[in-house]
Amino acid sequence: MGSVGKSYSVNPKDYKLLEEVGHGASATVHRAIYIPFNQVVAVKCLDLDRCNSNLNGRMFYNLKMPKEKPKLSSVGTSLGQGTLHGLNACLTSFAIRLVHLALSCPKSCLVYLQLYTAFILFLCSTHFNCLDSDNYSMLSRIFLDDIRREAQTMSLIDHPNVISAYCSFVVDQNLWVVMPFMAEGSCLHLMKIAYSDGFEESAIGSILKETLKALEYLHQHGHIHRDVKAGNILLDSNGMVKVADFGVSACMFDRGDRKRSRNTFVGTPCWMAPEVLQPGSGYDFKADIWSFGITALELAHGHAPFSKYPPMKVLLMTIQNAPPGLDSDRDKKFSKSFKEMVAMCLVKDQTKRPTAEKLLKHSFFKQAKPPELSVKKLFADLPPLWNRVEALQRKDAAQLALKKMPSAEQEAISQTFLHATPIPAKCCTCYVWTRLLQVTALLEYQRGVSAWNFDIEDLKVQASLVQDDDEIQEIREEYESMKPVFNYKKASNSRFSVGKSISTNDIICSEQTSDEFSSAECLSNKGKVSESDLLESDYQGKIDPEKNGSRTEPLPSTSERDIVLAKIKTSASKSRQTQSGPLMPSIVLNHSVTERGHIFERSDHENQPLVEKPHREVRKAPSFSGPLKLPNRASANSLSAPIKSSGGFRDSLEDKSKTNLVQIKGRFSVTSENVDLVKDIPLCTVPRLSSQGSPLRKSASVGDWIFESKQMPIGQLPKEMYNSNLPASILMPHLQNLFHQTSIQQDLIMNLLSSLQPAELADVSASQNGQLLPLPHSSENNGIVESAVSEREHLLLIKISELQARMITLTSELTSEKLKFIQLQQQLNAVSGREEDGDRRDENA
Ligand SMILES: Nc1ncnc2c1ncn2[C@@H]1O[C@H](COP(=O)(O)OP(=O)(O)OP(=O)(O)O)[C@@H](O)[C@H]1O
Repeated sequence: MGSVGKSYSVNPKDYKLLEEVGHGASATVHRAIYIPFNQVVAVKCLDLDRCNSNLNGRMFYNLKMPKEKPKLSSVGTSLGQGTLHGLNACLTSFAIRLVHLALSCPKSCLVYLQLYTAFILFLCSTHFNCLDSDNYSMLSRIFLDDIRREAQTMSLIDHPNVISAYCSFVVDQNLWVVMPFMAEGSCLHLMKIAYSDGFEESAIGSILKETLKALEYLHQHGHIHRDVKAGNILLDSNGMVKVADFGVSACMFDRGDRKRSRNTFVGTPCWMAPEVLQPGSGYDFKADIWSFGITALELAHGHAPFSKYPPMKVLLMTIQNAPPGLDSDRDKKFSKSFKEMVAMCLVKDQTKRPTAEKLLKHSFFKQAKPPELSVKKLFADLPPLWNRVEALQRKDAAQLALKKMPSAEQEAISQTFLHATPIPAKCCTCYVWTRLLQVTALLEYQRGVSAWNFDIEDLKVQASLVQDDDEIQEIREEYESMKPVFNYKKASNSRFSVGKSISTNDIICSEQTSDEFSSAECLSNKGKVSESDLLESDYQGKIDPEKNGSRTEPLPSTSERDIVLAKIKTSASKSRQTQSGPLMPSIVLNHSVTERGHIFERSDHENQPLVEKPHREVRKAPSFSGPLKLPNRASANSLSAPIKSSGGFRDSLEDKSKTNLVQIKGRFSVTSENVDLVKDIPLCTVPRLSSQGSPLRKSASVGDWIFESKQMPIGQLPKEMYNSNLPASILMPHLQNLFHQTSIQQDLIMNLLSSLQPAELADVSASQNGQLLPLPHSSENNGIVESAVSEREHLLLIKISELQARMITLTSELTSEKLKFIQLQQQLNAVSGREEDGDRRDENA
């Protein structure tokens, strides 16, 4: 390991960690000084504990979910989270030791891993009898496989366009990978900061050529990168290009067979080749060529094709649609040879795609300039990388705070999940589904909640929109087409069935995505300044209740809705024509264009220094590596989400069909309470609550209910509540209140679930959100009626399953709140006991 002639120490004390310069799904990257050489390096810190515990507990748990009847162990132990966490702890320490060993002798890594796997299998077979062969093979892959692969690959690499590791070692629970510092960060970063519409062709040509050289090298050495994208192409201050992130790379020599094809489902949705998405077909190096083509489009437009769609849809579109490409009309500024090169990469038949070696001979690359000429100028006027990162973090923090999300989900979203996070190498179909559900749920969250729309009126208009037939049809088609693609098994009665996963989260097709988000909000080319403060003030202007008038403004008239609906249709149809082109502004963005204008205008006038105190607390929230926890609040924003309004909960169940209970219509799930809440919360209080671990931080699934309580509106929380070292006497009443509310909510959900019959649900849904298909009334159409009814039933079952899933989450949260409550009560008792003792002593004295 190490660069030529130098050897790097594995003593963490020899490294001085400086600013954070990036973070991904599994790691945080810091600029650092290697003290013995006084050299700037990058240190990637992977939290093994976090990765592993995320994988273990959740994967086991999730893996068992699709099974109709999980078998229990012979000793009667269910595969509960508690048991698993115990197991996790044991496995984690064992794993860390193994990684340690493996790193000191990378070539023997495989042997250690096999040992480790054997240990896990032994452990599982002794403790549980509920693992079938699928899960066994899954288990053998889960543990630290990604990390091992990444460290191993990086340490063996030696090519100027591929980032290599100087060394890596374990520090506490972290794996530190020391590597060259790439002073300009990733291409994605750069686009987010200053080139939201993409780079010019000469820069693209140089970047792509260097990237292709890296791929050629990797492929020749038997590796598929599997996650080629702008976020993984790093730039140095002299324009040097290096491909990074081998977290999901695969070795084609695994079994000594060079020709072996892969079947694992790996990548980041927008960049994944069709053959990777289709089980059984097998794929090889050519999958990277597809991703490379997508990356070319990403660099050209500032975002990947299909990036405005939810992941499920992206996967489907990749499989079903014609490949994206550069359009001869729309992309006039690009040369014919560039368009041709992209078209060669984006051929669905992998056998017809060129190899990296052949592609390098294409005229587009022959005429590419050296990167020091074309790439270097891209960042000539930009501030240092860490200041840019800080600015982006502040922007993320402000956006996320506005949308009042739990911190873990904020973190996930701030990473622009769809565009930044690969799906790890797991092969089990149920895993894929679970993962897709999670990915989709997160995106749903992004689209529904963190969308760039602060206009209350817009939200209300959207909330009142009834989904049109086209969309319903689209959803149905999507739903139907997923079945064959992923070998879908109809299991409508199983609570966590695959089918439910789909429609639970993918049912909304929002026009608004993170890409729009980032492109709309990223710093202007001219200004290159931090925007978060402007954003804040802009937002505050909008959320001021006085400025916004009454809290419960009436919804727009039907004619207004029609106009908006028409706009949506136009926008949607346009966007369908421009799959790889610049994002079409959604209806929301159309509405908000004035506001955006203000922001950009102001950013020109009010250039602010980038060096400000970083909002580290936001990014310090745990991120998701490996499978994600099912984001509860995400589902709260899906069409089928139950219940958002505290008013609705407080009302009798008979009122459940009224709009104050659920108002989830059109593309967003918005209630009038939701809107009011936004007005009520002073912006400055939100990040403090969500990021500093306040005892009253929103729970994942209870979310807004806590704050909606009239007894304790957030704006009126006592100041001390923000302090994490609260005395129990202050905390207790609030905690009791929280506990009380949670119990009530749980009871209400239970009641609601038991009292709702499918027929009632159908009526409610039909009258409220228009999600279900209208039934034909003609007696001649009995067949159609029947099939429509069964579809309605199916959709309703899906909704019910989601309610049940949320109830489970609520229950577990309630349990943990109860535990906390009990602990605090004990503390309080102890304190008051001590006080009494003291009093008695005083009296005696
Ligand atoms: N050597 C480096 N020099 C400078 N910045 C870097 C370096 N390595 C990584 N980064 C920055 O850190 C970010 C995250 O790094 P990386 O992609 O390796 O993490 P990850 O957790 O594996 O990400 P992903 O979510 O794509 O899996 C990169 O997008 C890049 O901006």
